Order: sequence, then C-alpha cells, then structure tokens
Amino acid sequence: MKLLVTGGAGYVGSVCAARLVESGHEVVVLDDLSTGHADAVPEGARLVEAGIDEAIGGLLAEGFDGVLHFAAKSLVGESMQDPAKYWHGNVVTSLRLLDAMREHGTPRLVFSSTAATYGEPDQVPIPETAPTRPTNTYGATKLAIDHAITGYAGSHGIAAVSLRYFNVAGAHGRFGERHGVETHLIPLVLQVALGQREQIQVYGEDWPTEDGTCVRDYIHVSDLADAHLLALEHATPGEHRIYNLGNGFGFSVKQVVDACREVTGHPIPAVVAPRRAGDPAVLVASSEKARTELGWKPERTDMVGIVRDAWEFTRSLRGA
Ligand SMILES: NC(=O)c1ccc[n+]([C@@H]2O[C@H](COP(=O)([O-])OP(=O)(O)OC[C@H]3O[C@@H](n4cnc5c(N)ncnc54)[C@H](O)[C@@H]3O)[C@@H](O)[C@H]2O)c1
Ligand SMILES: O=c1ccn([C@@H]2O[C@H](COP(=O)(O)OP(=O)(O)O[C@H]3O[C@H](CO)[C@H](O)[C@H](O)[C@H]3O)[C@@H](O)[C@H]2O)c(=O)[nH]1
Repeated sequence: MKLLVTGGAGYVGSVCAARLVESGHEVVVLDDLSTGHADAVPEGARLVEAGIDEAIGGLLAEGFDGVLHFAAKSLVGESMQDPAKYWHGNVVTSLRLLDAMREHGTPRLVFSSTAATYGEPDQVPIPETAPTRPTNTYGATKLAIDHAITGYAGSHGIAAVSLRYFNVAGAHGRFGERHGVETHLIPLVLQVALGQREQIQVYGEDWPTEDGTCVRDYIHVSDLADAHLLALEHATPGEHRIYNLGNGFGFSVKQVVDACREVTGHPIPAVVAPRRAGDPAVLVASSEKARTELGWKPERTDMVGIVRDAWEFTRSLRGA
C-alpha cells in the first residue's frame, strides 16, 4: 500500500514507519519536525517537511491507500496551560486531515488515540466500553477527534481505526524516544543513569497501590507497531473501530526504577515528591478486543526487556 504517516519523525511514528517499510509498503512521512527529528525517518521513506495544515491537501491529491495519523501535541501538563495549542494543533488539524481524506477519497485511517480519553477509571483493566471522562485537555482533544472520526467514517465510508495506547516504552533498534521536553518516567530514569540528572522524583508514595506508587501498563513500541499493521489489514469501510493497546498488567513506579537499576547497574537515587496533578493511581488496559478481533498479541511484556531496549537506544544516541 502507499501510506502517508503524519508525525513519522517522532517516537511512535518513526517506529511504525520503519515497520511499514520493512513490510514492503511505500511510505511518505509528513512531519513539521516541531518535536520530531529528520534522521528518525527510516531509510526508504520519503520525508515531506511541512505542517499538516498547509501540506495535506496537495499530498493526498497524489493518491494514497491510507493515512496513519501520529502527529499531535501530547504533553499533558502543557495542554492545561495552553489549551488553544491543543484544540488547534490536534482537533483543527485532524479535521483538516479528515476533510482532505474525504475530498481525495483516501480509504483508510489509523489514528493514535490514548488512554487519557478515559480519565480516572471506575474499573481496571479498562475496556473500550468504559466511560470517557478525560481529566486533561490533551485527552479531551483526542476524544473529540475520535468522535469526529466516527462521524466521517460512517458518512463518508472511511475505514477507520483508533488505537488507544497506554504507556508506550522501549525502542525498535535505532528508533526510540527522544522528546525535547521529556516528562515520561523511563527516559527520565535513564537520564539519571547517564549522569544527566541527579535523581528521579517519585510522584507520591501514598497511592492506594501495593507499594504506594502509581501503576501503569507499559507497552513495548514494537508491539504497538504490530498493532498498526493489523489495524490497517482489518479496517472496514464505513466503520470506526476503537481498540485499547496495553499488556493487561501494571508496573509500579518503584518496579520501573528497580528494572532500570538492574539494566544499567546504576544505583539511581530516587526521592519522594508530591503527587503530580491529574495522575490516576492505576491505569491498566483490557486489550481483549484487539487480541480477539485483530489477532494482536504483545510479545515484549517483560519490564527488564523493555528497559534494556530503551537503554541501548539512549546510549547509542550518546555514542556510548
Ligand atoms: N508516547 C506515548 O506514550 C503516547 C501514549 C498515547 C498516545 N500517544 C500518541 O501517539 C502519537 C505519537 O506520540 P509520540 O510520543 O511519538 O510523540 P512525538 O512528539 O515524538 O511525535 C509527534 C510527531 O508529530 C510531528 N507533528 C506535530 N504536529 C504536527 C503537524 N501539525 N504537522 C506535521 N507534523 C506534526 C512532530 O514533529 C513529531 O515528529 C501522538 O498522537 C500521541 O498523542 C503517545
Ligand atoms: O519523573 C517522574 C515521571 C513520572 N512519574 C510517574 O510515573 C508514571 C508514568 O508517568 P509518565 O509521565 O511516564 O506517563 P503517564 O502515565 O502520565 O502518561 C501516559 O499515559 C497517559 C494516559 O493517561 C497518556 O496516554 C500519555 O500520553 C502517556 O505518556 C506516573 O505515575 C507518574 O506519576 C514519576 O513518578 N516521576
């Protein structure tokens, strides 16, 4: 297939673009490099360095079999301080993309949604039928886009799939996580091991969990990429399918830090800090639907293995 990958110079998009190229697809990456890196675009893919708003119409006029839409603003804290950046950058931009797909008859869409669409869950593991009550602007914009996709798919025959990622982690060879402003736990802990930061702050030790720290469902980015390939195969015209992607079990912040100590051999000093606003205690996915309907089976579920891949990638960046 000829596929357009928006945000393919970013973390998840570059890994998926690499997997698509490996699988024999023709890949064009559309990325404005606002948080991505040109050298993260895999060999064999064409990079169009531009924003979606200005370039999408001209590009889709070339004729594509589908779009994988990763491009977004995705910092939860920033989304609360500057909501306009998120409503415009995520929702308005995605509407432009949907309108261009409709105009040019682009048949398939796979969209990066998020666990943040659910907010504080009533039950864990979280199924797709759980109430969607996002607690931050980032999650609200992703939910709004999901609603728009449902409408466009139903009315204009687009075969659409939204994948709600839980906590993405790990690396796929030379493709990994290098956000300019890093807020995610594993890369921050690895920065301590590299001597770039003195200690890791553990945001709260008084949560209602076994060891008192927050629990999250960490999904290896290569398993995530597999799900995108399956989503493309199973997408059905006129339908908008929504799938959670997680391993179905959680690791606490302390367990993640311990795994990083084991992999790096560094003591990684940790200090307890106040809770971070908006953090739920436990987020774990039920991904039964993706397993049953897509035949998806995450294979890299061991935390030490996930951290090892992230560590190798992080060290390679430093030429270590
Ligand atoms: N990383 C996670 O843990 C996680 C979890 C849930 C959902 N997601 C979603 O997955 C997607 C990818 O996340 P990521 O961690 O790879 O982020 P990222 O910041 O590394 O990648 C986003 C990419 O999109 C590009 N971009 C942003 N706005 C653009 C625009 N208007 N036009 C063209 N390019 C644009 C950026 O330059 C960047 O390369 C996002 O939609 C994010 O919301 C990520
Ligand atoms: O320095 C840090 C950084 C994080 N944490 C904790 O580590 C856990 C994981 O935090 P991350 O920031 O790595 O990830 P989040 O769970 O906050 O966010 C992830 O899940 C969200 C869904 O709620 C969105 O999908 C978002 O894009 C995705 O990164 C949280 O309990 C957080 O409080 C710390 O203790 N110290």
